[in-house]
Amino acid sequence: MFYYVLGSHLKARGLPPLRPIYSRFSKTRDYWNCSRYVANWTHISNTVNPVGCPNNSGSVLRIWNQTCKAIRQGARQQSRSPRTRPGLAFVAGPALVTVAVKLYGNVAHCQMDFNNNQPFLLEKKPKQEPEFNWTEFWKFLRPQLLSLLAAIVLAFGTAILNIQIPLMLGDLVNVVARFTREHTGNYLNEVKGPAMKLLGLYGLQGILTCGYITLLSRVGERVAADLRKSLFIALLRQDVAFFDANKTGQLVNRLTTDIQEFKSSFKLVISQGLRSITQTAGCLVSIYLISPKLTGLILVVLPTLVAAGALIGSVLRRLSRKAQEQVAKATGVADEALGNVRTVRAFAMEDREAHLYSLEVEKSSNINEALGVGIAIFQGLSNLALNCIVMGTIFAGGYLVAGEQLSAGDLMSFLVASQTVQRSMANVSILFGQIVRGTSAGARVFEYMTLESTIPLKGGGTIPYHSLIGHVQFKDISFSYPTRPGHDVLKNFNLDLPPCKTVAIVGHSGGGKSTVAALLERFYDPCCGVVTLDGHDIRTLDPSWLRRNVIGFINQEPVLFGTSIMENIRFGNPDVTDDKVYAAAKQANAHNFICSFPDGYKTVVGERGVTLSGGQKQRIAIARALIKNPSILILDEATSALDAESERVVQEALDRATSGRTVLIIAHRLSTIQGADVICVLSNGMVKEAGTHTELLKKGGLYAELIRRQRTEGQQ
Ligand SMILES: Nc1ncnc2c1ncn2[C@@H]1O[C@H](COP(=O)(O)OP(=O)(O)OP(=O)(O)O)[C@@H](O)[C@H]1O
Repeated sequence: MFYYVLGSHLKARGLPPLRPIYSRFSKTRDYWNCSRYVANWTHISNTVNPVGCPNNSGSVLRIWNQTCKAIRQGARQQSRSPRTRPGLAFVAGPALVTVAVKLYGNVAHCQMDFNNNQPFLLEKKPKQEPEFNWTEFWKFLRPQLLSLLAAIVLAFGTAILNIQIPLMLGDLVNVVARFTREHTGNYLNEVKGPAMKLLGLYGLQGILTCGYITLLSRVGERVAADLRKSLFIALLRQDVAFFDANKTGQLVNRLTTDIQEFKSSFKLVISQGLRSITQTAGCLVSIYLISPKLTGLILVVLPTLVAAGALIGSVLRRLSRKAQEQVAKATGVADEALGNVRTVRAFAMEDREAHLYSLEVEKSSNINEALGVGIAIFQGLSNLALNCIVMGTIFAGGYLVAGEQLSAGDLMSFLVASQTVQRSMANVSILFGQIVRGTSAGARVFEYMTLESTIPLKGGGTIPYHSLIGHVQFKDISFSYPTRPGHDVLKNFNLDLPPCKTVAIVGHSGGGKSTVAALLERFYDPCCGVVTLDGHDIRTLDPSWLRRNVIGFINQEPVLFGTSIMENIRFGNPDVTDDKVYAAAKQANAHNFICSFPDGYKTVVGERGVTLSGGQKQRIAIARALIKNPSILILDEATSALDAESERVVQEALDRATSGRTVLIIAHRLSTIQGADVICVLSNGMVKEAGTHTELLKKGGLYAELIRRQRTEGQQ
């Protein structure tokens, strides 16, 4: 097939047909090039990635062009000595490696920029890449050290065998050659000994290959799974300010693509690096001593091998797709948790989310391990098959080389040894690029793992339930967001939330109302001043306890998780019974509409609750907040996104939910807060007015102005 395709290509380019060139090479004993191309093509089939590695297409094109170029040269320079060519390979090899490293380095650099979403061609000063953290890497590698060492020993053994095999082949061919020269004795009996030795060597090589790839795959998968879990936990631990500054997609990318890239590079560097360097050094020594002949027969068997490879490859590709789907599933869980980090934080559910993610990662790790075993078997078998081809060539070639002056054994040894050198050198060049890509991906992974949050998730005091009153005070608070340091949102802000009273904050949009709620939730700490709960600075209290047990938070656009209604309500308190869930749903005016669904509480709400109406989502969010029986309830514009009917139903639920609790209402629509015990008007980051609705109206200040404006807007 190769012969046919190459012939057509030469014809199309107006070059002489292949057969005369080949025969001229043969006549002049200058078919080193031809055998080299055959070896290259054999190498491609040998290194075909069963799951479709893009590098292979590059290799095919490269070797195709090399083949055509060299055949053209061969046609012009038939008289060149075959023994000068390996010398050229010595000179060209390192140069090619250098070029390859540069090219791969550039490719990796472009990819890094792309991952950072930076316009890398226009960017004058690209963002500094983080350094690779070897200490952190060692922490993950240490538990897998035994498997890794075993893999290294097996890979080393494979490399040693690869150096031995050409020499053993030479011995075998010498027996063949002697028989063809002398025609004495029984041919089969004589070749049996060395052939069996060689077969044993091939078998051992196959087993070692299978062994080290399986072990490396296990090490890679386990390190990658541990990295994913740790990075995810590290990300969930970060301050809310960290998520203000980083895009969720980029964070998820570190969990998926970067770890994948790092894992692949790690496996490749260990397996191929060790093997290639050992083989190159060993085979380079012997390659000068021998010369090649008789390789055309390989082409007869090659199509069958390619067909078998394609068959196994398709099975492995299916497995690979499954593995990718599972990785995407795990990414989906991570994406949702990180995208909804405020909700997770408000309910102190970091541990549960980490657990859910761990389960998905475990599944993906198992599929990938199975894929690794499949690839290992594939590579072991293909190695065995290719080596058998070489053996077959020697048997047939024995008859053909009889009578020639050149030792047939040396010829065969050179063929295999040169093939090994080429393969190893090609691998080394690929390897350098892989190291660049792998370490930069690893550096991005470790960067966030070592990042400490300023507000810890857990730790600090708690107030016993029976003595918790729910008295909140904001004292002389000044605050600006970490992402906008110069912009003061609150200045000398003071506010008192008496126990079991409802305090409403009103004011212009962007005045800092939601910021007050964020400070109470301890999403951020104030720059100056202090927030107290029953006289305790909340910075001394356990943030997890505060969010999980004390504060219930309902905002304008409640975010639900893509599971059942039951699980969504239980997010507020995973330990409660079903009856408590029903009671909370009834209190939130949600029970009736939930029961009207065919699946009732088992109804899956879709991603972020997309299958529910705004009012329904809001009532489930109220039930979710109520189920933890919070002492303090924050309602951040909880009804502002609803129509009149939904607002009435939700308001009814809220009125019920707020009784007996300290309530902070952040409101746009002033009609909803007229019954509040205290209304504060926030302007320029300070409380400008405070009092009841009637008192503030009488005063005729900012509040009266807001009411007047809203009435006018309502009439228009
Ligand atoms: N995460 C953030 N990072 C930086 N700045 C922020 C952040 N959140 C809000 N801001 C800014 O802080 C200021 C106050 O925002 P806040 O959301 O507290 O206002 P608000 O009174 O609740 O507004 P609205 O009534 O429109 O919801 C605004 O200028 C806003 O742009």
